Amino acid sequence: MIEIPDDLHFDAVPLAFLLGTWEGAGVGDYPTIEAFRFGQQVTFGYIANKPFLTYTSRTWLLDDAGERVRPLATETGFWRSKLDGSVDVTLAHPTGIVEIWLGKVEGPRLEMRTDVVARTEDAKDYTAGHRLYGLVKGELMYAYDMAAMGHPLQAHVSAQLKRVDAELAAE
Ligand code: HEM
Repeated sequence: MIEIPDDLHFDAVPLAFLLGTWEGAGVGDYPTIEAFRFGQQVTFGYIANKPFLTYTSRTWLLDDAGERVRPLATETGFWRSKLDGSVDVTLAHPTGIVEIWLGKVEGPRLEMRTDVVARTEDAKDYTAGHRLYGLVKGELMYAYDMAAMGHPLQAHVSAQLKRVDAELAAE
């Protein structure tokens, strides 16, 4: 486990297990597309004494050798918690989608669902999401289910990430 930084706002403490930069790989699928493998880099940061974490994720399509072929999805936003474990997250996607997520963090496990999804005129037909994050033996695992393209909530991507930085300092 990481040490909780002294200048991390107390409201953000339940999310502290996410802090840092993580890298790894995952798999993706959906009824309307071909299955794929991707690489991912995720960074959770914080600003001294502010009650939220900053968040950015970048992904790349991987070939069979595990080499990056081209960028895939990226997303960015803010993660907020309260000491009772309630969580809300705002996320923006370059595909014309913004979301508000509501959930609960219990120890190193976080489950959340979309409360609100808004889309631009040309965004894909995406209506809801569910995400589960968990720290298992020091690795960050997550699974993301989505309802999209007329299909009910089901698996889209999941990944397993290792922490790659040692230093945790306010941005
Ligand atoms: C690790 C994160 C993600 C990766 C690597 C990923 C990758 C992909 C890939 C490769 C496709 C198929 C080809 C394409 O349209 O580019 C796809 C389709 C799609 N993804 Fe994702 N995605 C991710 C996260 C998301 C998120 C967060 C959303 C919603 C906010 C989303 C919504 C969709 C939709 C709606 C489709 C379209 C399916 C279709 O056109 O039939 N994806 N994704």
